[in-house]
Amino acid sequence: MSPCRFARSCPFCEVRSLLGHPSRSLQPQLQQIRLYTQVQRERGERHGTQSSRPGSGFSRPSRGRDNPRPARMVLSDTVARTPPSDERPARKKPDAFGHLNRTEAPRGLERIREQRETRGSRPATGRDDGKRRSRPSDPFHALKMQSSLHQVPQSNRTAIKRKLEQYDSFDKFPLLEPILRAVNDALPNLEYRNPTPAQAVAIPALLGIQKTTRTKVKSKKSGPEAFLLAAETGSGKTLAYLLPTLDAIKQEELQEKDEAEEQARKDAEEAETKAHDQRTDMFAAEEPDINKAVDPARPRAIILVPSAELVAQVGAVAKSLSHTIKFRAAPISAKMSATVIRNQLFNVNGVDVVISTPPLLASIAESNPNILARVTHLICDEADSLFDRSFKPSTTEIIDRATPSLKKIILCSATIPKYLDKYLADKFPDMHRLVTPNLHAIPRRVQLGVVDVNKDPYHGNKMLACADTIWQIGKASGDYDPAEGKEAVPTKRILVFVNEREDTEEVAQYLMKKGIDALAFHRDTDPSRQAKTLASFTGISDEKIASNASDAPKSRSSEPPSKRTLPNTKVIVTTDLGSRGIDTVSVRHVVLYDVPHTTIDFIHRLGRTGRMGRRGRGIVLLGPGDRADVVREVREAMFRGEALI
Ligand SMILES: Nc1ncnc2c1ncn2[C@@H]1O[C@H](COP(=O)(O)OP(=O)(O)OP(=O)(O)O)[C@@H](O)[C@H]1O
Repeated sequence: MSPCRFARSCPFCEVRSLLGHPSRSLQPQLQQIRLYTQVQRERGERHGTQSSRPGSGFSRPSRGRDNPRPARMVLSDTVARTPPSDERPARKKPDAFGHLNRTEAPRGLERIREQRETRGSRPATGRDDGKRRSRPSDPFHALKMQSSLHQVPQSNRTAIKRKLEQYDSFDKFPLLEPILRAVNDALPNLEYRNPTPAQAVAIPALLGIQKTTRTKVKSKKSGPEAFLLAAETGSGKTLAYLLPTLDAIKQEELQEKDEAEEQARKDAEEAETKAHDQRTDMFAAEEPDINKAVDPARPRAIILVPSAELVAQVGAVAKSLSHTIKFRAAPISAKMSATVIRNQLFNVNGVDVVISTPPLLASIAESNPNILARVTHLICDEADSLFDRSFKPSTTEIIDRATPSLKKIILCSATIPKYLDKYLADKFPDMHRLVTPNLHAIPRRVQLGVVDVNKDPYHGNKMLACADTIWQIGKASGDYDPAEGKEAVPTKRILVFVNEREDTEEVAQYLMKKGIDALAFHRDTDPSRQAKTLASFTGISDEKIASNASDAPKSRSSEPPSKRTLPNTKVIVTTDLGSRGIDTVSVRHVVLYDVPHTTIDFIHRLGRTGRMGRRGRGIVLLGPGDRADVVREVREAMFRGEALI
């Protein structure tokens, strides 16, 4: 027998040793143990409670009346059985000092914290160090500080989505036949020509064939019917307001023609009955021949836009439609000479649609009030800009002057700031609101990357980070674009946005030093150079692009040309001026040199890429002092396809 490790203290060894070496003095005790074991066995047999472990030598005592005395030591027969999972371990008694020196939070505490946060109470500490991640139910923590956009309820967006499904082709709109034909002229080289959500929402409402969401307050004011078209960037708003407006102009013309014919027939009948009266005939001969359709400087529609570049862009769309629809469009801007403006407005053949910036048209209307006397449709494109501090006086002046003849006023914008919403609710309480389901959301096909300028190799040098980012884009091979069914254009066009106008020149000069073909685009840029560069960003005409290609950076910079130049890449460094409305279809990359001040700027700047189903990429340069939390929230919202606030 091997010696037990408990040696003398082990009770079994003690018993064995007693049995092995019986001594006289221990005989009575041994006899007692033997007797006790025997009695227990007999009792067990009598009550049918055999030991659970046969041969173990130990029996379970019965708890019956015959044996009220419990056994002193009983082994468990369930030691090997694992407890079922739902069996809870016994609770430890709370200890007065039990909460001290813990390294993990108790399970219950986590649950309580979650419940408190859902109820909206402050966190336990009452502090927020800026690193706390926001909860999924409240994704905009940093953006809440500068929340500037009007919120559209999700239920409204879902309801609109359902309505849009019925307009899957332009033929479904009750537009005049020449207008339907002209759509093809306005959208050349495009296989996909179905109405966009903005067009499906706006065209039926502007034609008066579909009910719209009106502001709840019903005013007693009489005046023009007001519409607000709010749709995301690059969603075809220009055609959405132009097609119904031109349709109304043509309908009016047809009506006037019918009325004129009717009048002429009546006059002829009258003249016949009074043929004997020589004097009547004489007066008739003296009456001047008035053609109402030809009315110089008295347009039927006015389109207001915030910049000369947009005047040219919208003017080009209107001209492309005019060949088939037969109407006269006059785009005028301060960049044109006085003679050109006069020729456009006072054309002997008349004018139907004038496209202008508000300050220019307001100044013309001051000296020629009649110019607004016949206007039935007034459109304010980029309405949030036209009602901001700089344009508001001239915009409202034009609206006031045109109101007597106005039938419809249409305001368009990709962003509805809170101040505009409030102003419109006061000024046009009965306004129809035409909103697309994805308003204020940056499409998922636009990705947003972040370059941390504080890290290696830039060490806080934003200009270097910008140049390096552009070089990387320029050198990368073209991506496959599913919208075009081919590789993206080999010449890459990149827009760089800065917050301050002064920075445009500085950044452009630096990029040129680094061998990048860059141009600063602001109000004072040389117009001819500006127009050429912009044409290559907006137009798709190969000739235009080729002519721009010959515009080497050598002609743009006074700096000595860099030995190392980046081929096939063009860059425009601009401010908000370049972010409003300009249809930069061929732009795949937008660099946000500065973090935009508001979500409105984020939407417009990133809206220059990924237009009309194309893919795009935005890159934010995050420098010292920039709001990383704001960028993170915008990025997360873009990933989820959610509207910004
Ligand atoms: N139904 C359509 N199908 C295909 N392309 C279209 C359609 N309608 C418009 N487009 C094209 O989409 C591009 C963007 O149009 P537009 O400039 O009107 O957008 P927008 O909504 O005014 O943008 P922003 O808000 O940036 O001013 C244009 O190049 C236009 O030719």
